Amino acid sequence: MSSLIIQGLAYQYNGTEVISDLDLQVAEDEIVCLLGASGCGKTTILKAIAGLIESKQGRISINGLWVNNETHFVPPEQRNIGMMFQDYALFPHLSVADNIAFGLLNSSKQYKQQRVAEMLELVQLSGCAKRYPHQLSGGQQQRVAIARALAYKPSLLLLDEPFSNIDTQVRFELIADIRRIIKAQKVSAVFVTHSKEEAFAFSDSLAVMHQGKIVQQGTPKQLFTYPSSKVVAEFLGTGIYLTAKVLTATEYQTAMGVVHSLVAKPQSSVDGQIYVRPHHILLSQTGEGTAHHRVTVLNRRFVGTRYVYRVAIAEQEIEVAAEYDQLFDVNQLLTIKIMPHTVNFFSD
Ligand SMILES: Nc1ncnc2c1ncn2[C@@H]1O[C@H](COP(=O)(O)OP(=O)(O)OP(=O)(O)O)[C@@H](O)[C@H]1O
Repeated sequence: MSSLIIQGLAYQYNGTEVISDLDLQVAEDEIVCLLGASGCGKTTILKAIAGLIESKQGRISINGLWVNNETHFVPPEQRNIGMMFQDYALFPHLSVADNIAFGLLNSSKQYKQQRVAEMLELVQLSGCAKRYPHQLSGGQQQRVAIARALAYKPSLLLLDEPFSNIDTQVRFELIADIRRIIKAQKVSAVFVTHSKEEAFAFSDSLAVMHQGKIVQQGTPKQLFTYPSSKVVAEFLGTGIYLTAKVLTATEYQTAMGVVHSLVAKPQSSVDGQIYVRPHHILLSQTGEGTAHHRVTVLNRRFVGTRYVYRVAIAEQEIEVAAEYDQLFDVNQLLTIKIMPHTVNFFSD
């Protein structure tokens, strides 16, 4: 059974549609990430799932029960949903233990104590029960927030950019930790971010949003390797477009010669563009190849582990990264090669 089903959801703010005809499914124990640019409607979807807004179009089911459809609207407090937001949202005047116990209002004192101890152990903060939020680091506060959200065993967890206020140094450690905690509790989750790095690290499945719709859903690797549109290809990583003509199911004619695809894909159209990621492009000074493969270095940038070269080829300027130990000069003539890879072709 799916933990969450959204079918044909639409939502307007003051007559302006921000979500339209949106479908989403989250399987049991699955973490799905809604990924998309600022303003595309991610938080609005979380609000609709939580019941903070009521949609008049479409339906939402949580654990097999319709919570928002043509005839039904279940209020937020009856949806059994845990939430975690970017600004921690802990109660400053309550201790860590009392923050975690907050959602257990109707439980016995003994159960509360037992559950708080379990949660503190799970988030590795057993020694901090009596501290107050201001006595914790940002990462520790987020651990308390997840403990509080999970303490009353929610059917579904909603996370809205929970890592954006965390220092980049410790962010990915915290992401791995919170993922482990959620998986240990076997709870399904919807996670919202505009960072693809966070999405890759945290989720089982990605749903890329654009202009109020989900344009593609799949595992991070599926979406990265087989983006169904330019929007998804660009959102998941940098690259360059090359004008291309389809020759066969595995060969594409470009200004840099024939590019070979490792996966055969018959195309319905002949003219279009291929999207090439930097790690599929090789620069060298071998001087091999025809004119198609010669480029001139326009400038060079050091980016820490690599150099990025801006090169000119066939009236196009592109950026290509090269390993640290390969140093080329401005105006140097180089050979460029696009390595065989799974080619993404988009027709005109
Ligand atoms: N209460 C509101 N009244 C009117 N418009 C709103 C309201 N809340 C959000 N919007 C608009 O709806 C659109 C979607 O907003 P939403 O907050 O869902 O986007 P988001 O993808 O979560 O953005 P971000 O990544 O910046 O948080 C935006 O254009 C926003 O300006």
